[in-house]
Amino acid sequence: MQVCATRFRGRSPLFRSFCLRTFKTLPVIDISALVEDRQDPTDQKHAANSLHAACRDVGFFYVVNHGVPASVTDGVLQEARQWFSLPAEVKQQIALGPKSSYRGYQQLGSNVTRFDGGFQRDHHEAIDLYKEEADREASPVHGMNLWPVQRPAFEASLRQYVESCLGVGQAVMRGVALGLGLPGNYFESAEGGGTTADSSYWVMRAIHYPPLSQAGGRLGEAAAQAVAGADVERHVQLSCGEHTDYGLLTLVNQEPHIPALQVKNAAGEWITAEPIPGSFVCNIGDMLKVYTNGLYEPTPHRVINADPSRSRVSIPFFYEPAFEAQVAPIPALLPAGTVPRFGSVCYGSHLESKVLNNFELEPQASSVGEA
Ligand SMILES: O=C(O)CCC(=O)C(=O)O
Ligand SMILES: [Fe+2]
Repeated sequence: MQVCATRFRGRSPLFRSFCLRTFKTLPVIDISALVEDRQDPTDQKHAANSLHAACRDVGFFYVVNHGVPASVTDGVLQEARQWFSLPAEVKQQIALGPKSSYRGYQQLGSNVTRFDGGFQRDHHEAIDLYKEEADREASPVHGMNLWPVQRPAFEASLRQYVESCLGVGQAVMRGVALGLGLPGNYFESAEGGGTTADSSYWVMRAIHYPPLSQAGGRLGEAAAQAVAGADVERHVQLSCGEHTDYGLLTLVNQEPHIPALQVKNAAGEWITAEPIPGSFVCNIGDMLKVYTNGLYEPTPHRVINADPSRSRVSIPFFYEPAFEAQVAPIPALLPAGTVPRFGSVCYGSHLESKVLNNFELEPQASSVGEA
């Protein structure tokens, strides 16, 4: 601790952030003390301090001892794998589009990653689901989900998974609040945005990543360099292109057999988030950047399934603020006299602007498009 304090004395926050964000591994954090709010405050503070360091210095971390049984996390991945093996015309019965409020199934290549001057189609297929709220004013994303009813067991396991993830999200956010020196229920209070397991406008994606390799099982040259950890041109097709997430907190449940998720450090090196059985890989999104006035930064990440013989399934769950939450820098975190770097953002408007940009749903003419 002393070493760090000396090393950064008199240096700018930017210098500090650069030095610390050259991580080579992702921290693993035991959150058992946060899962039950009645746990020992010393243990809670320990977990909270680890979360604070991870959010500030990495933006990514694993959580373990989160209380969700393996039968739930493994079961939903197995069900997803079964569903994605159904014939295309069956999967299209729940096709996503403007009429379905961007909820439902998107076939391979419909999801895109945009960059200056164009976009690239991501090499995955997915089902997108959101919190369902019947009595809402119109919005492009409000509506009811297209659940994968063709396999009732999948729908049931997804619904159970949502309930479990809402609990984990709430526990982690309790730790994030404590780690910032705020009351544990800060983000649940009206002042902190009112994000509870009931009000969170959660988002969930069940994603199937077929092998990225071309005919003969070989990856393109640039994609192969990316697998080895290189930064590549944005037009190179990946399983999911480089991006950051939009909300508070993402929890990724990934299959154990393929290391595919990569996280970028401040030196431009890509660090693989190796699957750790029994863990969620967590990362922070834009809303925590605003709340902390930039102290926490969402970290860029991407996915590459380089295995020529096997596909990969993951189910990211996004624990988000309430749709109407107005998110702004938290006054108690601003040193006296500091001007906030960000104004107030409506989470729902931010989400809509991102979702409406995520798809190119018409048939594919070529793999690289013009924006
Ligand atoms: O599949 C993964 O491991 C991560 C997916 C992801 O980053 C996302 O959906 O935002
Ligand atoms: Fe992501």
